[in-house]
Amino acid sequence: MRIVVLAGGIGGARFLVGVRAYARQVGADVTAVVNVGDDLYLHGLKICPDLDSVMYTLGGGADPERGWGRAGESWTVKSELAAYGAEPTWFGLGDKDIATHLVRTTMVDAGYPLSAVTEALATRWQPGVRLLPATDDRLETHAVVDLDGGQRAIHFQEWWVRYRADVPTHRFVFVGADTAKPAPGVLDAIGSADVVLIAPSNPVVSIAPVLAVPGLREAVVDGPGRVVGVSPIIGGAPVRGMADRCLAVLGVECSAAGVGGLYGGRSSGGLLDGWLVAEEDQGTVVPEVTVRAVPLRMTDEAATAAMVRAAVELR
Ligand SMILES: O=c1nc2n(C[C@H](O)[C@H](O)[C@H](O)CO)c3cc(O)ccc3cc-2c(=O)[nH]1
Repeated sequence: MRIVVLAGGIGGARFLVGVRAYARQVGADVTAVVNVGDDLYLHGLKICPDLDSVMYTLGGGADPERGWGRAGESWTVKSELAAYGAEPTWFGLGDKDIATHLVRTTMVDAGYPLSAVTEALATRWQPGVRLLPATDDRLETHAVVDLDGGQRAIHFQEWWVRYRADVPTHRFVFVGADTAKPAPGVLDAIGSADVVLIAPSNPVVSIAPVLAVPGLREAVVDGPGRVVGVSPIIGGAPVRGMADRCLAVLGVECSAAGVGGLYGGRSSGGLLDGWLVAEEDQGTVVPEVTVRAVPLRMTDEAATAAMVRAAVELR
């Protein structure tokens, strides 16, 4: 069996731990297509938060409390940068994490595409799934906000980390999406998938930028695999993160039904054949989509693998 997972953020990383466990049980092959909209250049370094969250989490090196960055991290470079007054001070890079960004940036500057760099970094972490960026091209999520008396577009990380999504926001723009191409391997993986899982990631700023890569959404919708999404919203609240604030920008209700409706039914121009929701959301209806309610908390690997099994077997 071939499984493709569209993923981003910490929810995506934790879900993939369960996908990998399920895949080992049934002998499946897994490709994760990961959001790059959060990526940024800082202090001359190329930082890929979602690829790194997935890589570190699957590789056993992620900080379990923060969810991002490395376990056992130290912050010497961060405090040295602060001593120079180097901006921005609202985004911190740990010392161990910086080594990843140095290797990545050196390879990108030498001309390697992000997909090849990601594969090289993953040889250290052995994530057990194939990690692909959605695109090798620069695609950045920006938020159009009211700031300092005017309307401005700011990078997603500034919106998320600096302003904690608490600034009047009009819309999100995926800069570069028009001309981005799916990374090598992405369309082939989707085109031969038995099932495409949409991780319980933020639908607005993790999954939407993946689907914004021209040809990617079409490959999923027209592909051979069943498309099953897992709700990131339980009982009307995000499991973690700020999906509620992101959904509000789009005017979408923060509920399992709201997000299911945002993705839409595949037979009516949307994405989904199936939608897995939490037991708390039993009774959720998404037109023309098969909805099932199961325990949906990713408390440990076994619980997450059971969710994945339910998603794969959803008919
Ligand atoms: O809240 C924060 N999140 C930080 N994050 C997490 C990141 O902003 C978001 O959680 C993701 O982009 C959303 O998926 C980092 C992730 C990295 O890979 C590298 C550095 C950071 C730094 C911060 C930070 O200073 N504050």
